[in-house]
Formats: sequence, C-alpha cells, structure tokens
Amino acid sequence: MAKVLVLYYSAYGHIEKMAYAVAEGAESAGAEVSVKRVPELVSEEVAKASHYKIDQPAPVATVEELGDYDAIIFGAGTRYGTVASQLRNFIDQTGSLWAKGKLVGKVGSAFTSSATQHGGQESTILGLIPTMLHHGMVVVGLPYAFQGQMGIDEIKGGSPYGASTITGGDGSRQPSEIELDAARFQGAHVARIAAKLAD
Ligand SMILES: Cc1cc2nc3c(=O)[nH]c(=O)nc-3n(C[C@H](O)[C@H](O)[C@H](O)COP(=O)(O)O)c2cc1C
Repeated sequence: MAKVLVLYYSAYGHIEKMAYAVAEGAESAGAEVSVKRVPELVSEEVAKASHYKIDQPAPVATVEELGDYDAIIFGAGTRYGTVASQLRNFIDQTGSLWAKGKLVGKVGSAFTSSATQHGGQESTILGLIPTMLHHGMVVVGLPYAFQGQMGIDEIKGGSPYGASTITGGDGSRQPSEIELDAARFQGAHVARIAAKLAD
C-alpha cells in the first residue's frame, strides 16, 4: 500500500477543498493518505484582516517527514503567476532531504487554483516541476484519460499538468464538481503509480 501525502497551502479554503478531493481519490486507489498543510507565514492579524480561512483541521507537516511517503502531491494557489510563498518557503527548507536523496524515486505531483481562468494555473504547476526533478521525484500530472478536462461547454480548471480550480476575482466561486473529479482522478492516478514504484 502506497503512502501518499497531500501537502497544501490554502489562504481562502479553495485548495483545502481540492486537497481533500485529491486525498479521496488516492484513498479510492488503496493508498494510505495523510492531508497536511504548511505553516502560515503572515501574522494572525494580517490573516484575519485579509479574511483568511483560519480554521483548517489538517495538521502542519514537518520537513523531515516528507521522506516517509511514497508520493507527495503539492497544492497551493497562484500568486502573481507562481506558487504561494508559504509552500515555496516550506520546500526551500528541504535541503537536508535533498542532500540525502530522501525523495529520489518518489512520485511528485501538483494542483493549484487562481482567481482568473488564465491567471497562472499552468505556470504555477510547471514552476514546481523543476523542484520535484531536483529532488529526483517522478513527476505525474493529470492525463487526458481524465476526459473531464476536454470540452468547452463550461468554465473549468484542469490541465495535463494537474487539477486546478478558478475562484473568481472575489473568491466566491467554489471548486466545481468537474474540478473536484479532476482532483480525485489525480489522487488516484498518483496512488496507483506510487504503488507500482514502491513494489
Ligand atoms: C498576493 C496575491 C496574488 C495573487 N496572484 C494571482 C495571479 O497571479 N493570478 C490569479 O489568477 N490569481 C491570483 N491570486 C488569487 C489566488 O490565486 C487565489 O486567491 C487562490 O488561488 C485561492 O486559493 P485558496 O482559497 O486556497 O487560498 C492572487 C492572490 C493573492 C493574495
């Protein structure tokens, strides 16, 4: 049974919702799944003033534990076309794992969200791929086998690089059913590949 970590940062709860859908998918494929988040970097005062979703039950991960999983699925929203600094900051503390090759051969994957449809979803996920490769991870995306990313009948996130959701400029749009399906598919896909690699 593959051990999968869904590691996320979410200021407003969209990525949090997507993270649990990713976890559901991984569990459905037989993985043992943990959902954890990275520490917040802004002060409580700023978080409250910015209406962050402060009540998030997922425990905060430690850098050291990353080596304990067969797969890590990273999730964070777009910030000016790239990944939120809270996740980046956490990843930037993984030097000791890199030095020991602790993540070599493990599966890496990513999902994201942005306010606007073309506001940087692809660039955010693609920006995480070099990091996964530096760690020797086997990068897995969201293949077109997930047919939900085809078609132009509705506005939706999701690309071959990973699942995503569009929040709208004021953050009022929640992940749609098709976006949650994409997240579940990605979780299951990662879990299956991780199980094969862990054999
Ligand atoms: C400082 C900042 C920069 C942002 N930059 C972008 C951006 O470049 N493109 C975009 O579409 N949305 C941008 N957003 C919106 C976030 O991507 C959006 O709030 C986030 O994906 C919501 O996910 P969450 O609810 O999990 O925090 C930005 C938000 C903030 C606070």
